[in-house]
Amino acid sequence: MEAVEVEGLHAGYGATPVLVDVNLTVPAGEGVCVVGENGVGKSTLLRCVSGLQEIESGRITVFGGDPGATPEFWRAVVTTVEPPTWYPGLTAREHAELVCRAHGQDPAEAGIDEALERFGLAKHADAIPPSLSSGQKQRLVLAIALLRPSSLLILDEPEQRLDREGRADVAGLLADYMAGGGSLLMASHDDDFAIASGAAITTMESLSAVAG
Ligand SMILES: Nc1ncnc2c1ncn2[C@@H]1O[C@H](COP(=O)(O)OP(=O)(O)OP(=O)(O)O)[C@@H](O)[C@H]1O
Repeated sequence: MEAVEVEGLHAGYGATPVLVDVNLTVPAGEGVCVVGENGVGKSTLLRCVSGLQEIESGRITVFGGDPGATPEFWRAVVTTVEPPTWYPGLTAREHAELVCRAHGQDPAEAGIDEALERFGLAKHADAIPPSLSSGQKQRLVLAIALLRPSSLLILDEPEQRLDREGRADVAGLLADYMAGGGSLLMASHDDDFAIASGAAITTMESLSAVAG
């Protein structure tokens, strides 16, 4: 079964079409990185595949089912398309614990401290996320995304705000995720990052009969 199949997708905002006859396949256990200039519709496509935006016509399936509407979907899929929401007064570690608990993991055994260490956040584990820098917040989002069990990551510009070392680390972790059977759909402006992750690069234009 494919992780993601998009056929003849049309979507936009009001009367403005953004996605026009878009077709895309992400095979299970593989990664696709969509590239293209600002405003070409990458985030819109990721929002549609995440079930966060209504489509006008066409068909999207994620592991054979409709995106977004079921607990099964949200158990299988992690998406960072929406900006993160932080719970007031909960520390970085407590956010990780909360996500682990929600997904049936014992926080004591989920490797939270190792994950925070891997993302350079060990010293910030007891800070509340709003007090972190923008790059540290992005590291926390990705650390938590990779900590909980999932089958598909939908990541919008995961390299954003990361320093060079952080980009290399995250690309390596995404490669590991796919080596372990996970699937990846992401948008990026960094071809080197995408190549390092092992995702296949495709332009937005190539997915569509008419883009923009
Ligand atoms: N909430 C919205 N309401 C109206 N128009 C929107 C909305 N979000 C995006 N758009 C428009 O849809 C088009 C595609 O935007 P989208 O964010 O999908 O592009 P993108 O390829 O992800 O861009 P970037 O590389 O800048 O992240 C743009 O022209 C944008 O102005």
